[in-house]
Amino acid sequence: MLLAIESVFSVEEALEMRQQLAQSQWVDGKLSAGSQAATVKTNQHLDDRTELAQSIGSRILAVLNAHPQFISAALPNKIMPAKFNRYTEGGQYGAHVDSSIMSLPGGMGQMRTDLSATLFLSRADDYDGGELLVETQFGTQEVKLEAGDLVLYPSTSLHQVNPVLKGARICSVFWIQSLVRDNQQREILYELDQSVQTLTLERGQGDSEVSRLTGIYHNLMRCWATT
Ligand SMILES: O=C(O)CCC(=O)C(=O)O
Ligand SMILES: [Fe+2]
Repeated sequence: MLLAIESVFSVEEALEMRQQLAQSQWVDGKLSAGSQAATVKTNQHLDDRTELAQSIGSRILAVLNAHPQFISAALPNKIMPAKFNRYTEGGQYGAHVDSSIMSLPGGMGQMRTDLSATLFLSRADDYDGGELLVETQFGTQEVKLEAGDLVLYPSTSLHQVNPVLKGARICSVFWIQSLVRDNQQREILYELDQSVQTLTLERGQGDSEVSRLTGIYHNLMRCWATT
């Protein structure tokens, strides 16, 4: 499932973060890529250890950890602190699959990447090109979202960022190890949870069918989740 979540931040909030990031020290993106990805990457990234990267990264993760749709879709167990990419004229990221295992900073161990996410921090009409292309079972999906919107897709997907022809594309990227590793099982849980949420609003929490479906959701989670 490729899922766009709109307005995780307002356009104004996203542009404020973009503005702060624009003034920081950007370095060659090849330094953060695995050996295969390094051959296809011509973007820049922000040194994760800077105070600004850490404070904006924490702000993003705090909002996501309290975002019902993100939680429902990703079922996060571990989240890699946000990284920041900048693509200026000619910058691109050729076709690659993200590394399967990543090291968490500060000696916090390793994580498996189940989901990849891009949070757009530039306005869509601030740059030409720069579409994120994700190969899915239904063909290649092209994603170019407004500042503050987020896209979530399986880390198993081959993906690329088209060359930016004009302007600058700044975004935050991060990875999630999900409680439910299997993409199909996670999608079923997401669909069920969305229905339960809608029915709860219509019928109230005390409704017996809502209670039964909520029970089914949790029992499926018990079957499929690993912590
Ligand atoms: O810039 C993006 O939207 C995706 C970047 C990406 O694929 C990566 O950093 O691995
Ligand atoms: Fe990637």
